[in-house]
Amino acid sequence: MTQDELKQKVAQAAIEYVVPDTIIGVGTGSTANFFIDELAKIKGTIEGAVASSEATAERLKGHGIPVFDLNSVAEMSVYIDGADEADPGLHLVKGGGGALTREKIVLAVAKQFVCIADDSKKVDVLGKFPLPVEVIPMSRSYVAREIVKRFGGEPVLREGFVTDNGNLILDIHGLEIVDPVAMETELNSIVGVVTNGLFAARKADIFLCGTANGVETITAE
Ligand SMILES: O=C[C@H](O)[C@H](O)[C@H](O)COP(=O)(O)O
Repeated sequence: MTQDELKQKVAQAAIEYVVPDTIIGVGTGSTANFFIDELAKIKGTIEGAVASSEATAERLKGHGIPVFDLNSVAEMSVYIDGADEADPGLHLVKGGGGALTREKIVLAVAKQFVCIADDSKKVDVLGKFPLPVEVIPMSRSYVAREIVKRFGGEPVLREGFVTDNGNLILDIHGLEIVDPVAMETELNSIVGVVTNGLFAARKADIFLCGTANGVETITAE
């Protein structure tokens, strides 16, 4: 099976977690796009969705799915999104597409987090995928120096990329993230950091992992 076929399988499996008559949170990226296309088939059963990026909002609207402003939504039943890496505790690295901050905000309002990804995203220890950090533009050099001082690794500016919030991304290469919760907290304490791509303090509740043998439903170890 191709990677896209695996993504489609997990997107289909995620439909089971969509709670009828509620508003749901929708992530960003190629796997989330497959999910949006599946969601379109049952759009009449939900009230609507909150999008974690402009791209996702456009795709949802393109399918005629009502998109709500998060400020008018107090509660979401579920947040469904992909990931760049998932460890056995279901801590994630996200933000390969640069949507990490809005993803984290939308997730914060949702009751349950269902992560969907193909099995190439499963790792024992996070950090092989460069960890994205969204920074206020004027702080980028300072934040990069602080990262090297505190954690090592090599922060690299994502060239030519601006987030939906008008900020920049530093991708930290060469980290071995043994304590994801501690690193998430400490990175966020650096002045100028908006947020980082570790979803550890709030992690996935369920990981629907696409494998050649079917969709595996994983809960945290
Ligand atoms: O900013 C992007 C998101 O965090 C995505 O969920 C993540 O990069 C995974 O994307 P994909 O499903 O395209 O591999």
